[in-house]
Amino acid sequence: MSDGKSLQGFSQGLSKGLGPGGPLLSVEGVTKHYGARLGCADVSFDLWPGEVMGIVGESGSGKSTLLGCLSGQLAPDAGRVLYEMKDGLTDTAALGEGARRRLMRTDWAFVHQNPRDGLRMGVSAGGNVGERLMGTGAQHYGRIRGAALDWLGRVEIAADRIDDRPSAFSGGMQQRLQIARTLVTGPRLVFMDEPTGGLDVSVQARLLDLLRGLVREMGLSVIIVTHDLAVVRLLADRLMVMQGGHVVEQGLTDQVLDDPQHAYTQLLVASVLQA
Ligand SMILES: Nc1ncnc2c1ncn2[C@@H]1O[C@H](COP(=O)(O)OP(=O)(O)OP(=O)(O)O)[C@@H](O)[C@H]1O
Repeated sequence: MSDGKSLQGFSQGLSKGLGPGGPLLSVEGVTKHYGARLGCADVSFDLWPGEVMGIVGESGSGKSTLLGCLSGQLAPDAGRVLYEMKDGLTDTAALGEGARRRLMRTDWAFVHQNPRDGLRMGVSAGGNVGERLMGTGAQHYGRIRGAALDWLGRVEIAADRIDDRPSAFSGGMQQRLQIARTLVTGPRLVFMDEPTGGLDVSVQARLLDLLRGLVREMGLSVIIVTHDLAVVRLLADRLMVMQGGHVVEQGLTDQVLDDPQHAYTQLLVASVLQA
């Protein structure tokens, strides 16, 4: 069965039919265990087009598990992740393999904490960006190279580095290249896992600035996991705070950070203020 057919039959059966104007992603009761250990429990929220949702919490609170479940890399034990497709909100778990791969190549993107997980280290910088475009059907060499050059410029990598391999780049440059590779296809939804983690503070600040500009300019919807409250303060419209696999507080970022209600959030905010 072709991707198109499997998608069509699938969404006829499963879509909620909310159509345009509704959420881009709807998460319902997502729960994941590793044997007896809880990863995340009963997480529900809607993500709206153009919205940036931050997920914060200390190490082991379940952020990566939740991000894995949302992005289709982990199968939840319970709950559903619905994504707005042609025929309405569609259960991503029921997508055929081909349709899921196509979604990951076009509409969705993932920025990994370690750029090596998102780049092909043996391929040139231009090749890394062009390759993702080719995955969406682009074939014209001149146009692909032009788009790669354009994107290198947008992430502040000099044009004369286009034929260099990422292994010759600094950590910050590698992360910017990963972002170029991720965004060149114009995704609607971007998952980010600690995108500024492991970088020097000054490099982080520059990267955050760049990310903020691109997110706003492209009107991206983003789900970003971080343990760094400064990152969500700058990027996220809304915030979810996780502890022990549970969402203990959620709301508008400024509201949550300026007037935290849950004792754990109060502790998180206080620990940053003391640092
Ligand atoms: N592959 C796995 N096998 C067993 N337990 C796991 C596995 N991955 C995560 N866990 C457990 O699930 C819980 C949530 O972990 P998770 O990695 O999602 O937290 P996190 O908030 O992303 O942490 P970090 O910030 O350190 O990445 C933890 O108790 C962790 O030990």
